[in-house]
Amino acid sequence: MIEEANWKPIPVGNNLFSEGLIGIEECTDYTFTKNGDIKESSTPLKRKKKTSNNNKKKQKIDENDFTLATSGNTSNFDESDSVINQDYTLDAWSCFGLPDVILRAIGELGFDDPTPIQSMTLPSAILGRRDIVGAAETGSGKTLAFALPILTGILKLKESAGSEDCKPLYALILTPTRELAIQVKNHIVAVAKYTGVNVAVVVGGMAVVKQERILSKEPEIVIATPGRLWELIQQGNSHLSKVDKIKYLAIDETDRMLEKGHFQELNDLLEKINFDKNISKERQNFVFSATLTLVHELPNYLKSKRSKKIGNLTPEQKVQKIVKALGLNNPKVVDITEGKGTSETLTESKITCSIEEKDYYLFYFLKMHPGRTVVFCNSIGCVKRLGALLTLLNCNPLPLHASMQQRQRLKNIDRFTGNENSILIATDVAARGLDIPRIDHVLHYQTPRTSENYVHRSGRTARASREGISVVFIEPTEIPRYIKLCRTLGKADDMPSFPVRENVLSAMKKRVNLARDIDKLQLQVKKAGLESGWLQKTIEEADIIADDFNTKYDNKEVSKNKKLLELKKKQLLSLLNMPIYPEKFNGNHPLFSAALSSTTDSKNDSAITLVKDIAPKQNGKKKNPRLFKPKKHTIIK
Ligand SMILES: Nc1ncnc2c1ncn2[C@@H]1O[C@H](COP(=O)(O)OP(=O)(O)OP(=O)(O)O)[C@@H](O)[C@H]1O
Repeated sequence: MIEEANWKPIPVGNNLFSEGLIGIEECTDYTFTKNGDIKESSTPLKRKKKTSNNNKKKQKIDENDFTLATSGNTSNFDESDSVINQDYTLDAWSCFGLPDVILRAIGELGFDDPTPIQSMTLPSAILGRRDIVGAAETGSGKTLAFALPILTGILKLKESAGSEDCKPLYALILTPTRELAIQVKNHIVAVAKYTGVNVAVVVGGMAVVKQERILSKEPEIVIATPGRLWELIQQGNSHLSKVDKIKYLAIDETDRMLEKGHFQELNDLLEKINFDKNISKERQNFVFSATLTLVHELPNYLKSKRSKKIGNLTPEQKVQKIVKALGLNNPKVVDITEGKGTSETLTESKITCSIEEKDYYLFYFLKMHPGRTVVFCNSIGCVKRLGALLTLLNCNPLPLHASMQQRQRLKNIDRFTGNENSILIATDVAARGLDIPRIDHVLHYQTPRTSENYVHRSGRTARASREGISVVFIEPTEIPRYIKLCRTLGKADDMPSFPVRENVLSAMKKRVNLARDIDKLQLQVKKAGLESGWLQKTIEEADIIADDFNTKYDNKEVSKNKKLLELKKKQLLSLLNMPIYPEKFNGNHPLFSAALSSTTDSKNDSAITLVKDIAPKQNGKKKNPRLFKPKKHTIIK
């Protein structure tokens, strides 16, 4: 809620004054009550309407997610349904100039107050019509910070345009991943419910014909990934050919999109939409990310050269580079990340171990701390290996990576969202923007390659003021990367070590080792089967007699492996069916009696509180990450 504001007049053409306009002022500076607290009101507050069914409705993720979403029609909007009559307390939103049809949807979503990034950008964006560069922590509501001004602007434009035969493409929203594009669409559709504005998604992995059909309905807002969008533009899609006349452009996760060599199509696209300077000057632009202003320290060897040309890029310089690259016009820059980008409600921790031990610690964490968990890996190969291992260990992991079919990717996200004890094993394709409610844990099975990835991965939990925990697994070769990320994020102290019970861990080891053996044997048997099948086929096709075929491929070795495989599978199954009691367990320890039973009601109470309990003790012997020389992982005896 804005407490004080400075207003500056904006020059407008004389012809507007003749139409009765007194003047327009831009809100240039303002203070707001922290966390958007509402000030005492003289009128009693109305009962707050709880989150609507709409919000609770299970999101259907299938082909329909790609289809054109037509929100309700404004003309059907009955004034008797107005915001006031709906009993919502939306006082905190009232100063932004949002139309009633949008306020009504915000009320139904249960968003009583704007988030800080929304409070700080909406006045300049809606009332001042300024370009916005916004950096705020993960899960802080950046999507609505650009979606609301875009929707408000489109409603005004539609009002003045009247009915035209050919509907304009008003806004383009670009995201780095398909899942994020679909999610942004769902988010916008929810707030555009009563506006009559049409929203469509254009992403790879979907039939081009189908996308052309959607675009033939001329949606006012298109949300897209750059690759597929550019492909359709080049094919001459008539609705997308209007892209150089859009009135609004939002680039979500901008720092990622502008990374060198990441999206060549984005450069081509920007060239096209900035081609006519007069038109592009009229466009309002939105640039958002949690890591927009995150800068990296130079390595020591470069610093020591004392070259004037080489210096640390400041956050301001980084923003300037983005502003220049995108051709923004005197943007309002709002950065509330304090140089880190992670949420205040995030608890951070680490596990240091050898590379071989990572699987033990991972299985330990998943078993001891049930909850909705994302395990991030640095490669598709790692996701596949962990997927196979955890499947053998009955953890039912759901993989997510770029070489999966789009339909399967969405299905796995849907399953993950629908089960509060599910495990998603993902590459960084899931790191940015995904807003899955109530993710309890983020595990970095491999230390992320960049600090940005750490921030975004960790940001899948602890969203919208909820608590969450992120644990980085570090093996010796990953230590330099860990130190760099601590430095970049300005961490004065080393992260606390995640507390682990050694006797439980050794019980886990047996199961993991057995599962690893089975995985290896399965691969051998499968490989032998494939080779034998291939040879058999070749022999048959060539119509030749191969005497030693059977001796080579159906030999004792293969059948021995098959028998061993069956035996080990049985062993593992019986081990997994047994409760994991620590060695010398007397059954009295409260943690074990709760966490080791097959029920999951001790959920999450442990992971966050365990670290919070132990962090002050570890901080007593503060270790600066720069000097950090981790030994074996800290173990609780
Ligand atoms: N004013 C609000 N009040 C309550 N919840 C909100 C509000 N605005 C947005 N949200 C919810 O907060 C969650 C996070 O929002 P959003 O996905 O926009 O975050 P973000 O800042 O873009 O995160 P990221 O950087 O990870 O992409 C969403 O579930 C959204 O519905």
